Amino acid sequence: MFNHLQELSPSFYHRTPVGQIMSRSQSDVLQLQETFELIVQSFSDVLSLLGIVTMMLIIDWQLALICLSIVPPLFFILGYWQKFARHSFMRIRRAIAMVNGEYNQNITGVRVVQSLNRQDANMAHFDDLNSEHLNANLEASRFSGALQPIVEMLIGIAMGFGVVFAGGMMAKGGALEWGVLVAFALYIQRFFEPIRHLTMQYSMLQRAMAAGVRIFEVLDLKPEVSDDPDALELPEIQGEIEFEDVHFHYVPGVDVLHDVNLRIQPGENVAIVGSTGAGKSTLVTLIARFADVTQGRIMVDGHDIRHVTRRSLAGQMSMVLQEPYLFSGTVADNIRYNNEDASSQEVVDAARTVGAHDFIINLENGYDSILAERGVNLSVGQRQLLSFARAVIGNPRIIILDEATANIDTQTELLIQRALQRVLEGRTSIVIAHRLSTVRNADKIIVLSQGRMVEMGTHNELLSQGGVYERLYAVNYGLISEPLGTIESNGDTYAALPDGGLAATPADD
Ligand SMILES: Nc1ncnc2c1ncn2[C@@H]1O[C@H](COP(=O)(O)OP(=O)(O)OP(=O)(O)O)[C@@H](O)[C@H]1O
Repeated sequence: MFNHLQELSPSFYHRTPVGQIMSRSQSDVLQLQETFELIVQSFSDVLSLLGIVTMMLIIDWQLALICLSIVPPLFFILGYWQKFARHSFMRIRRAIAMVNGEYNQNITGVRVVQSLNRQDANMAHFDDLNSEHLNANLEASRFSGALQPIVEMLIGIAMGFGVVFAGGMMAKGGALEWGVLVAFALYIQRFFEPIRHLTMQYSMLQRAMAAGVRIFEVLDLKPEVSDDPDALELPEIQGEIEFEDVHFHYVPGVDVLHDVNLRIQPGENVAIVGSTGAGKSTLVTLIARFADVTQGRIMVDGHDIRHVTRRSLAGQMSMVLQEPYLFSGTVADNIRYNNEDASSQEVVDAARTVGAHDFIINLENGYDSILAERGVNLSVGQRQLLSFARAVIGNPRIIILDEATANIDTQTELLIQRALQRVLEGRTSIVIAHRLSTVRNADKIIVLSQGRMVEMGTHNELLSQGGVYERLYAVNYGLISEPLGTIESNGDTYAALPDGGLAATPADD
């Protein structure tokens, strides 16, 4: 399950809350585990049942058949019961997943919960989910509870009608010895013991099956991006990236990227700018093949990235996300995350390269300091420096970076700027740029607006064009307060939006 979850595409995680995934991985797996215990227990019950039936048939087959005539109705009732009970057991699994999902969400976001004073509202919602869980359990208990009396009733009929009445009549008529009848009564009591057990286990098995169904629902999911059967290993690359007529959508019919054509030379530093929702993150995640283009192709050093293995592609690029995720463990472990074989010296070198060494040695235990989950015991800037070190230790040819927009102090900003220059040096880099200096220093700036590349050039070229970039630049860096009217770009006129973006299509008038 863990292995499979690690392979699934980001889109699965976009639509499935973490708590619900955890619920399937833990609570459902635990429930399924009972199946295996049940199988072992059932084995001895089935064996004794077979032994007893054989003995009964040997002693008196006619009386044995009369007593066993309750078995077909028992199966019929179990089949009928199972239809309803299963629905009820599934309801429990879904309800507990909702409870776990809500629980996880509120604990992870506890700071926001407290700052927005949502505790009471959240508790009320959590109560509702718990009530649903309780009701689902009550319903399932009623089903399980109903089964036992039904079985007991059938046993009573077999004892009363089979042994006492039919057996008594046979003994009275001399067709059966009284001693055999007594032996039969004892066997039949032992015969029903495993039947009782098996029906109870059947009920538990049904619960476990409901959990099993949910586990296989996940295991059966195919990663949206998987290696082509003939995929090649990507040889060592120079770092050239080419987008050819690339279109992409998350939801069919709603293109997020339209007709992107772009060539990035090895070693080139490219900045992507554009208003929020323009498609910047989408564009860069396509290079790392988190999803496949819906039209066109992306080439790295002339290889269509769909025809090479994901591991060989990912092994030659690093991605630094806007909110770097650090893992619990030591500082060194986190830097080594991209290259577990890296020596201590290489870890220090990587940290020096990005300018993280100084703050690390000032931590209580230097490189052996333990980080909390997500690195929350470090400042945002420090976390980012560590994520840079983690990226460069693998010595990737391509580096993709989503610059943090978080408010960091000028000192840290300077530190990060310097680190950034060293990180990008000599590699092909694509930076979703928010900082002035990154944009200015880039070899090429790409302006995205509503999924279209509307401009491309250096800072000075784009400024002198007086188009979208100039406007965006002025708005983003406070040179003007509000864009107005329309903007000319590549011969088209676009309506300028209040957030600094542009309308998707050229304005008619
Ligand atoms: N998983 C998703 N499912 C559906 N639509 C998505 C998904 N992720 C992004 N989008 C949509 O795709 C468009 C582009 O999003 P993207 O994150 O690439 O923008 P962006 O330019 O990086 O924005 P920002 O600067 O705010 O991070 C947006 O309209 C967004 O709503």
